Amino acid sequence: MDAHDTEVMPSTLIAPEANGDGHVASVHNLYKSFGSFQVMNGLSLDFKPRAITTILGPSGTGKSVLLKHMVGLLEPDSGTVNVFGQDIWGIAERERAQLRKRFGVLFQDGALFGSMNVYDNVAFPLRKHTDKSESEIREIVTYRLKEVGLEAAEKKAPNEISGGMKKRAGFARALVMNPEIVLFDEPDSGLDPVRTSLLNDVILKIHEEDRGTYVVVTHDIRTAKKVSDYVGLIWQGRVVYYGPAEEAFSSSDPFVRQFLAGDSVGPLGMD
Ligand SMILES: Nc1ncnc2c1ncn2[C@@H]1O[C@H](COP(=O)(O)OP(=O)(O)OP(=O)(O)O)[C@@H](O)[C@H]1O
Repeated sequence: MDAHDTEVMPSTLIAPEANGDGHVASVHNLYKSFGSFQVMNGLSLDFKPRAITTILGPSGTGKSVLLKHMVGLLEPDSGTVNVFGQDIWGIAERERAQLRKRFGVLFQDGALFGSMNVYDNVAFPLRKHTDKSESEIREIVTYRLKEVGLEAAEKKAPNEISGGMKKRAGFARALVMNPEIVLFDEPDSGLDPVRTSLLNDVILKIHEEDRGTYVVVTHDIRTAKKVSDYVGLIWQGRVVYYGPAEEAFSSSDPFVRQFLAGDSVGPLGMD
């Protein structure tokens, strides 16, 4: 068990070790291709500690691929990924695995195990990665389920709960290891506007308590407007705009204006 595992509640969140430049996570000049298809094309971005950064961009532009690089699931062809002051591809896989435990990831569909009920899904990382007792695990899981409003659903199977509940269960599971960085891959996909808004409220409330570094990939402008401290716009594997949210939403930058307006005319093409 590492030091991180010994700390549980948000009030005891460990201060993230920043990179030398004060950022807890940054990617620099990232290039990645799959076969002849160049997905990352010199992408650089610094993520502000304890802030919510939203990554916007057209479909297929490399947003999920960026998240996978950050958590060390994809290795760049060139460029660097720094988290917690370490170049994650300059260390051994064993050390990378340790770093991964300091991330929480909410996948698009919640990625719940169909054979386990909600409680066991949320308890899974604690049982796998820590030597906590079942009573300690119950305390943490109950706390997190309550936080996302699912305490009454703990015995339900994933196929017995709604899409919004699955996302919230996935969020609770992403939080149980008390992560310093939480990555959200389209938390709002497949949700109606009201459920999207409710999920965003939960994200904001928990961020307010935990003060983790959150990175949210979304297509939904309302989500971006509601939760972002900073906004990055990605196109063709590069950052074409980055700035504080209040500036982004009033920006005259042609990429941002086109994306926010959903306009077919502008610098963002179909490719
Ligand atoms: N493991 C892989 N092998 C081959 N191609 C891949 C792989 N992962 C991603 N790609 C391709 O890289 C491109 C970018 O994918 P990515 O999932 O990052 O897009 P995205 O911006 O998240 O899109 P969306 O908003 O539609 O989810 C896509 O064309 C995708 O097909």
